[in-house]
Amino acid sequence: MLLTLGASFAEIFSIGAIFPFLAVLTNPNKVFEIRELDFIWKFFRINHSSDIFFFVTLVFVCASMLSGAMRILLIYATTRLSFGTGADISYEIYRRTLYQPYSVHINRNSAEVISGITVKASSVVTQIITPILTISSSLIILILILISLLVVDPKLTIATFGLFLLFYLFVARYYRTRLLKNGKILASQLTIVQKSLQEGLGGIRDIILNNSQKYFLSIYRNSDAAFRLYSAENYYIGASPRYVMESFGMVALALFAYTIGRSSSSLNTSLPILGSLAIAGQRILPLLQQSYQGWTNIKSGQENLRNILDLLEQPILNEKESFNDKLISFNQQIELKAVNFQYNDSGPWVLKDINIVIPKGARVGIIGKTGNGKSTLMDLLMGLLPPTNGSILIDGIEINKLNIREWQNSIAHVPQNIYISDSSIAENIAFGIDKNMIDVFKVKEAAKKAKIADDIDSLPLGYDTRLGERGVKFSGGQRQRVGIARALYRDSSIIFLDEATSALDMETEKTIIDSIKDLDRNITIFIVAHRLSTLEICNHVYEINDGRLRKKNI
Ligand SMILES: Nc1ncnc2c1ncn2[C@@H]1O[C@H](COP(=O)(O)OP(=O)(O)OP(=O)(O)O)[C@@H](O)[C@H]1O
Repeated sequence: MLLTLGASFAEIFSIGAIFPFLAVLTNPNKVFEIRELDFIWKFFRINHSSDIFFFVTLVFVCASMLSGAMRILLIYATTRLSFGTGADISYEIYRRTLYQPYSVHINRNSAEVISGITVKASSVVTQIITPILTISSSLIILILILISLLVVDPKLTIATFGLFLLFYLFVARYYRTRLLKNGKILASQLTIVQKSLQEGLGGIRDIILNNSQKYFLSIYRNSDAAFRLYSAENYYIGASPRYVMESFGMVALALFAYTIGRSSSSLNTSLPILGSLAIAGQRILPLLQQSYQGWTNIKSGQENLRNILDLLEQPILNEKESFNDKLISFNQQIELKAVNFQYNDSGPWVLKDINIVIPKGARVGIIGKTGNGKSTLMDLLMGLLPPTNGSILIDGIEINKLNIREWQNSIAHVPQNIYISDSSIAENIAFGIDKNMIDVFKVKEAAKKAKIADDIDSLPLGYDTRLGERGVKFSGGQRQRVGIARALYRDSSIIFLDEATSALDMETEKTIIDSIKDLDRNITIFIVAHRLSTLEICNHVYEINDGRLRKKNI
């Protein structure tokens, strides 16, 4: 704000300096006749008209340079502020997104959030925050210039400025609805562009095999071309009035000069006014244009802003609250009491009336046909999904929003498709831990128990080998064993293996299962498998059939 005011005054000063500058240029001696200015000439010891000329030129040069410097400073400060805010916005969206419960993630497309975090958050900066700052500084400068011009020539100022303003107001009213409509299309197309890229690159193997590049390219082209077309139209609406106004301004100036030329007043008295007006016009027009273009940006970015606000309003549990004191301690048993689950109100019941008690240290096997609810049951036990009705109790205490963090801290999960990041093997085993904080000894121990240590040792870079995006440089079975090593590294007291060994050959599966069997008897293990042989080490085996759980004797 202070900078804006400073820049505004510097601007006025530089415009104000034109008037004496042109007056001295046309009639230097006349300046000495102005009694009020005597003290200046005395202070600087100026006696001759040639000295005055030099003095006024110097003042003019200084004023112009000061004005330029202030504006550079202003633009530096406003861009730093707006882009800094953009960084805060995208971080906050990402933070809130990561803290959303699993049920929120499975019910929406990640493209929505990714486009929000990346492009839309930046658009809010360029389309909303920067324009608001620009409009406010432009308006302050504009008002101050207008005040100083009103002193020079009120009638002419009101007439020309009034015309300029009316023109912009008319254009703004005309384009308002179009800008809003285009803005809505832009926001939705952006999500589709992101989605089509994710889907295309995510399914690249099938795309190559099916030769379906053209299909994915056409989805991309349709949404991307629409996005760019509407962006271009909104940019055109914002930028084009400037050229109409510039032509108008020149015509007005020519008419004014023509009128002066025809009238009896001398050019010497009119030239300073003409010069001041020309320069002021040259400053006023860009300011009006900047304000108008800022307004068009705000209008077309309104839908983006709405999307961003929705993402920023995602509720998150107070982190302090979620890390509450020890509310759950697992020493005896896990109990599922009359648990039922459906993914959504209108969907089928995936789990029906589940009642089981699992003692600590048990090896629990779950089998069942595909699609019968095994993974869903695991997600409920891990607290990723809440039961639709019924409850899950740990030593008699129900899992709820406040104690869930504590429960999940003691869990390790090895899914069917293990997620591998494009970092070193050591980082993948000690997943989510800063590189410098990794306990290398523990990593190697975990790798040994997961029967992957020999494979890693045979690599030239050993534990520093990078695994490529989604672990492409490792086989499915090797990735799975990295996943098991990851679970063991965490020292978890409950391990969930969700078809974790299904990608392995029988022999490797057997060695891994044997090593799992040898794990500490305090560790509780859940194993979901298709093959009964995998569940040999289990002392509790359940079969899930059409959402119902039945104890099975093996
Ligand atoms: N996010 C979801 N939204 C709606 N329905 C779902 C969702 N995830 C799974 N389902 C449905 O819930 C049922 C159980 O799925 P689940 O993945 O638990 O089965 P599963 O026994 O683990 O299968 P598989 O052996 O093939 O992994 C299926 O009918 C499936 O279509």
